[in-house]
Amino acid sequence: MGWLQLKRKATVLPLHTVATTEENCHPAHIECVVISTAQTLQYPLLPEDVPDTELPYIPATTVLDRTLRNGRLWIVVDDIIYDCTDFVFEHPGGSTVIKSFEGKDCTWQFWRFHTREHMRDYGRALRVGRTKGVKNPYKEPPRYVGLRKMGFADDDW
Ligand code: HEM
Repeated sequence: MGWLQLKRKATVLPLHTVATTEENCHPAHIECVVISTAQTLQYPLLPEDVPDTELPYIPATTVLDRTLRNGRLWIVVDDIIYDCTDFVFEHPGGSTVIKSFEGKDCTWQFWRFHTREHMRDYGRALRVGRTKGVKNPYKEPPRYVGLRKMGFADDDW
């Protein structure tokens, strides 16, 4: 699993404030959120009862661009953007793995290590928006195929 050995040094700024301006908003996306200058972020970032489908749409170009997202550490799972800027320091799986997916999709990797309950209890409060077209840098390896099904396990072990 090449992505687990990733040694790329992430340049994550430990920003606790954001300075988003109207210019950062893509005019094609009317739902684009504007956060007022130097606002301290509080978790949950958006009310947890807002369904994923009603989260503000943030274009992939914003997710990919570090400046447009104000240096925030965003990752994408199932087309939902999670702000891990602060959470990364508390992540039980360590900070390196999250930093290595900054501005990227990591859906299949995420679901290899977490359950829906993990997402509900820890991830939901980190949601900042929904997006489309953010790429996962690694192709998902084929999943385990039962040996029995393939006819390689004739004996009864
Ligand atoms: C929304 C972002 C994330 C949240 C809320 C989150 C949450 C968690 C939680 C709650 C645990 C502890 C699980 C347990 O106690 O059983 C955990 C462990 C872990 N996470 Fe994450 N995680 C996030 C992102 C990621 C990403 C992007 C990766 C890698 C692709 C990752 C890899 C891991 C690993 C390797 C562990 C340790 C698993 C183990 O010890 O068995 N996490 N995470």
